Amino acid sequence: MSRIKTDICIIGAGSGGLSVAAGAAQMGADVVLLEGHKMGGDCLNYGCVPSKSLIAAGKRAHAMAHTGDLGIAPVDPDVDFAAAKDHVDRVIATIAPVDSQERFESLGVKVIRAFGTFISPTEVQAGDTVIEARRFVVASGSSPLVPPIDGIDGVTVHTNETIFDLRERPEHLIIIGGGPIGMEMAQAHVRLGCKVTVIEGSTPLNKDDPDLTAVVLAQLKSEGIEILEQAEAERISGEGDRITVHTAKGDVTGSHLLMAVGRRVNVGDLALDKANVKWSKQGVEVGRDLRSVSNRRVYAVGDAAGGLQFTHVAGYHAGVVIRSILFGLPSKQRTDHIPWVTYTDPELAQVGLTEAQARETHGDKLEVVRFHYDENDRAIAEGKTTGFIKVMVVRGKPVGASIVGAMAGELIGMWAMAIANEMKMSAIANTVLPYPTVSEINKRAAGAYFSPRLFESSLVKRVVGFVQRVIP
Ligand SMILES: Cc1cc2nc3c(=O)[nH]c(=O)nc-3n(C[C@H](O)[C@H](O)[C@H](O)COP(=O)(O)OP(=O)(O)OC[C@H]3O[C@@H](n4cnc5c(N)ncnc54)[C@H](O)[C@@H]3O)c2cc1C
Ligand SMILES: NC(=O)c1ccc[n+]([C@@H]2O[C@H](COP(=O)([O-])OP(=O)(O)OC[C@H]3O[C@@H](n4cnc5c(N)ncnc54)[C@H](O)[C@@H]3O)[C@@H](O)[C@H]2O)c1
Repeated sequence: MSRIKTDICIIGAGSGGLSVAAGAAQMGADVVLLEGHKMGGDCLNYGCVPSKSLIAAGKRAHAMAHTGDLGIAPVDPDVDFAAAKDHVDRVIATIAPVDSQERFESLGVKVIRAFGTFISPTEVQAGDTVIEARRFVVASGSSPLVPPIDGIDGVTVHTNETIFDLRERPEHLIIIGGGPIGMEMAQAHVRLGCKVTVIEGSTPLNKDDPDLTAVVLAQLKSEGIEILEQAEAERISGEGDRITVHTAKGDVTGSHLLMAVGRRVNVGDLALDKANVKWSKQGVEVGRDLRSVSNRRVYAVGDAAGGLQFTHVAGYHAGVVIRSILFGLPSKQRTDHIPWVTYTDPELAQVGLTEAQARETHGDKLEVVRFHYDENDRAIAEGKTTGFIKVMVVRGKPVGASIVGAMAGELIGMWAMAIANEMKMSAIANTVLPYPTVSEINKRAAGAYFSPRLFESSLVKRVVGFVQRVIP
């Protein structure tokens, strides 16, 4: 058994762990990074990157068949499902060097390719090495949750860890779970020529505003995706390529099954009790400073920290803990300014409070302004007029924004900046944006906030009338 003493030991080389390692090592800390599986974690290998690559293939196929009224004849795309998967693999391979062991070693990080477990409050063992560190960062992420549904052991169940390896096109893909994974994968697969049924136990995409998800769901259904709502998967039967999922709303038989019912946080195998670190199924118990409530040497970032499960959140957490560990400065996470995007077509984007949350929090002080894509000149030119933005405003400041439509994920950035920096609606309204761009939707939404104040105000009219009379 060898021993290493270090400043920081990071457990997990996914989005969160890699961001902490890169930042800390480049600022002079001694860093040991443990990874028991693939460098890059879920996002690179089984999550964001492959899903967005497959979505891109589906989007291209859909565009060929749906050329709209632009004067181009639609064609029936000849989809080579295995070749679409080659595209997915190439994208992963192109990005992988950024997350690689070699790159991190070149930054001065000691990378150990083994699973780590705590053996005391100050030590972790990984393979035959014991690492004693001043600070630990648990960045062990999450894994697909596969619930013990009756009959599940009798059939092949795909998760996000296996679905991207499937090279033959599923004839009929059944997806259990209508969250972001389920809906993104449903649309990618239907566009690549599969029949798709989504079985959702409550309401699909239920973390977003229902006014907006209705637009996405209408599009998904129009593309042929069958969505069973309030239909919990109660039993599974079948064998080979005939799998039946039994629900109170009826049975669905298909050729392949994808489980997308949420995540299980990877905390159970870390022996956290030996380090006096409190944890639950949701993750390591941390305060807003992302430090364990029971062992101040231990921090948690990303999915392991038990909050929002996004790559950009893991990256944000890394900044919070680096500030604390490296500089000893007080550092706390916020969650009110975190955006997220579901990459369906149309995209669904959110930052801050939804309308319902804002109404509950701010009551009568809330004003909601809207603007529709079909009034945006660029969207009209592109034939992408489906969608709208809602901005929740309290005392002149945005507290939330919800967007459904083309490039919603790009548009939400401006509102994320405004909320993060407590900017006023006037900051958006005063910004001159290039014409014609879809981003003008943001400015027009801000304009919608000021229009009634300017155009429907008798005071403004009286002032203008007075000025016109007195100034020669
Ligand atoms: C299909 C899918 C699509 C997604 N799409 C998006 C998206 O578009 N945008 C977005 O923001 N988020 C997306 N996410 C979520 C995103 O992937 C996660 O939030 C993100 O990967 C979390 O990063 P992490 O560092 O916390 O954990 P992970 O990326 O899961 O990394 C944890 C790493 O720790 C390792 N590990 C675990 N235990 C140990 C141990 N004991 N010792 C050593 N190593 C260990 C694991 O092997 C893994 O490599 C998606 C997720 C999925 C499943
Ligand atoms: N674009 C993105 O940023 C993106 C994409 C994919 C995933 N993610 C992240 O990954 C997380 C996990 O995604 P997810 O979609 O797996 O989880 P989720 O928790 O968001 O959705 C799972 C859905 O499955 C349903 N469900 C649970 N048990 C069921 C059953 N027995 N039968 C039928 N339905 C059932 C739930 O009601 C829920 O709607 C997300 O919350 C998100 O943080 C992000």
